Amino acid sequence: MATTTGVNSDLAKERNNSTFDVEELSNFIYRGPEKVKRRRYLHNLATKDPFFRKFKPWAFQTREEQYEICLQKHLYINKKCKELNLTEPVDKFFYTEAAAPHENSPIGLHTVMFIPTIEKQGTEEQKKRWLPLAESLKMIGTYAQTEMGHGTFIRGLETTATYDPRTREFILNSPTITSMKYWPGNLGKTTNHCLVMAQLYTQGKNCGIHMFMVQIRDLETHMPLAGIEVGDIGPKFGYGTNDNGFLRLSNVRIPRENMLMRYSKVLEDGTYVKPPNAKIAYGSMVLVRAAIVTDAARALAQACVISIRYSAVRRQTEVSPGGEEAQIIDYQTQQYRLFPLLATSYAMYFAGRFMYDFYLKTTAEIEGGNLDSMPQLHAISAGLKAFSSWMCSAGVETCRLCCGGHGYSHASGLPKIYIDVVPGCTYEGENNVMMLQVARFLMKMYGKLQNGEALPTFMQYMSTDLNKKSCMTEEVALNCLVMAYEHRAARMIRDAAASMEKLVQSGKSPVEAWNGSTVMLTWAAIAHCHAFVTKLFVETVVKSRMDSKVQSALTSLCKLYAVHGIVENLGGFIQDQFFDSKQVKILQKKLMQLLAEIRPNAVAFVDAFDYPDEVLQSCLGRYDGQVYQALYDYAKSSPMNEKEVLDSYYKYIKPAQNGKYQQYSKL
Ligand SMILES: CCCCCCCC/C=C\CCCCCCCCCCCCC/C=C/C(=O)SCCNC(=O)CCNC(=O)[C@H](O)C(C)(C)COP(=O)(O)OP(=O)(O)OC[C@H]1O[C@@H](n2cnc3c(N)ncnc32)[C@H](O)[C@@H]1OP(=O)(O)O
Ligand SMILES: Cc1cc2nc3c(=O)[nH]c(=O)nc-3n(C[C@H](O)[C@H](O)[C@H](O)COP(=O)(O)OP(=O)(O)OC[C@H]3O[C@@H](n4cnc5c(N)ncnc54)[C@H](O)[C@@H]3O)c2cc1C
Repeated sequence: MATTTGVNSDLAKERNNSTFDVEELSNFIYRGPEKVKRRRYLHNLATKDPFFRKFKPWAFQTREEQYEICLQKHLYINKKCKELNLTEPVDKFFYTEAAAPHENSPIGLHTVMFIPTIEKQGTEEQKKRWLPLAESLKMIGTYAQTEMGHGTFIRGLETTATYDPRTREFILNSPTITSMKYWPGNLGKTTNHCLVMAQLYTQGKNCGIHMFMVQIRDLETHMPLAGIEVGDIGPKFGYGTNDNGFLRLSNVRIPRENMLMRYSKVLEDGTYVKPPNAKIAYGSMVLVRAAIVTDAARALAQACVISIRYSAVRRQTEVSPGGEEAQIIDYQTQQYRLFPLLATSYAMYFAGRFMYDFYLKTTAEIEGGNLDSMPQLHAISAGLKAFSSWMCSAGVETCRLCCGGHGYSHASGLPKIYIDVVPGCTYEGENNVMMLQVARFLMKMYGKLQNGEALPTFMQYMSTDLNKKSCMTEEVALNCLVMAYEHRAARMIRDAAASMEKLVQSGKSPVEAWNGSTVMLTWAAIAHCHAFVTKLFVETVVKSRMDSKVQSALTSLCKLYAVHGIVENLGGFIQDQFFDSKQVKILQKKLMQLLAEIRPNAVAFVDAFDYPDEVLQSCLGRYDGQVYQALYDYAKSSPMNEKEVLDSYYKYIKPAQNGKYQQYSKL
């Protein structure tokens, strides 16, 4: 029988049975005890602040309330960050995730893209002019790139910015319905400025897409300015807190100085000066792609906390007649669905950590004038963004399904996490399109390999001998697992290249050959990302210094990640007999062993993520496991239960019971 106070006894037992100290693992995840302390301090500041607790729960809010409440929270967060002098992005991230969990900010684009774009693409003079205004929220901006007709193919954007040398102004226009900006976050009702991506025309020539600062609303009245039509695009799958917007521009004139001119320029007479690399203007997308990796990992980690704690508490079905009902976490099928996701959440955390460091290092080089690593940064950020958002979105949904009926309720907290993470598959570059960008990079690398040129370290696996067979033995060594992933990726890259070559030889143009091979190219890109993430996980557990018990447990989890990925994608690993059937059996057996090995540590693994209940906002994922009382309280708090008898009873049910349907004929 479940108790209704204190920590649920099953959960308490789980915690006693783990083989390692949870605190040690938290220290490892968050890079040391000091950082764990800091994170807790920031979480506490938010969760203990009565301001954030004064609102009704998100799921009970109307769309308009979602927007308004979230806006209040984020403006307050902004104020508090200033008061508390939280300037580091990591500090702001932790404070915010606890203050407004999975509630997408109505000023988020201002922080995540508008300010960074000014910082990275603006001249010193532009930064001096705009950043103080943006910091004080006098200017609230967004990143307006996507149009109704074009999101992916940005060279195809239709918005025009035509330079008029007589007045030294640009004239902005949305010439067609499809050219209307559509989707930018915060655009509909919140922002008074936006960075508009538009086709630049000067001296009668099209110079490609560039960024322009456009004021769209009056700074006092907030009314749209002349030539501006702007509004909210309406309800979406999620993101109700966010006023994604539309924008139509009709002969809007802005001064020449409003084009972001750090790299490209239009001189007073209209002469165009090219940037050192045209893709440097895509830098803000790269920044957010890099951030999405950590964001996706966080979503899956939280979903795992909820579903694994709940699985330890939930009992269902007598295993033997008349016996005690089993904890659902003891069902092998439940373990098979959840533990690989637990492993994936760790893999993605480490990938996010890597991505963040790599982004900072590479952008510092770019800022210093060395653009050599831009293609690598683009390929890695596009690949990890797509791979992580796919894996984590699908994983969150599986976690939800693993919670049975209660997973379908907002009380579980899982739907909110899902609708927050899943647009990551679409925004900042639709995932299939991003994978094709990775494939393009891989094909270039393949060409280099064929020409005997040097490859960057992370691509050197491509030179592996594809006739070699796996070294896998009963021990299932980590290095053999990494080799398997690299072998599969190398073979798929070669196969995709061969497919294109064959099509070209049959008379197709290179473009036709590319289009005829995009499925194989995507397979290759996914296999490459899978290998990259697996290797990173293995290197993290093998090479990092950590407590020995933590290392042993984490090694099992890492092995599970790798073995499960092979078993689930077996075709790609046995296509060229890399594994023989004996080795496949070894892997399948190992997978079951690993599930059993991880079982005693499952709760400890999720506890180590150290998410307070206030952040999880889940009746099922509570630290104390008192899920049933919490569900009951949640149901009772539903606004539907405020009245015992609803007005609709008198208006509709009662008349229907009496055979009266006149109220419908009035419509
Ligand atoms: C362990 C835990 C640690 C915890 C620590 C926590 C710390 C965390 C701290 C901070 C984290 C913060 C987390 C915050 C979370 C925030 C996440 C959520 C934010 C939500 C907000 C999202 C809002 C959404 C906004 C948007 O969607 S904006 C619009 C985005 N649009 C797109 O992405 C469009 C996609 N399309 C394109 O990018 C391009 O059209 C294209 C597909 C790349 C093609 O471009 P095109 O110019 O046509 O290319 P080509 O001419 O064909 O040339 C190809 C050529 O160019 C190269 N290329 C392309 N892009 C780039 C690039 N970006 N950089 C470099 N090079 C590039 C490409 O490689 C080709 O090169 P080659 O010719 O050489 O082959
Ligand atoms: C919640 C949310 C917030 C957003 N915020 C912003 C924002 O702040 N600012 C902004 O500018 N934009 C924003 N966007 C827009 C977003 O960036 C685009 O939706 C995204 O880039 C995808 O473009 P699209 O919608 O045109 O899709 P499409 O390109 O039309 O994609 C539709 C399908 O076509 C396929 N496809 C397209 N091109 C190719 C190709 N070359 N090869 C193979 N397949 C292809 C795709 O894979 C996809 O399956 C947001 C979107 C969402 C959902």
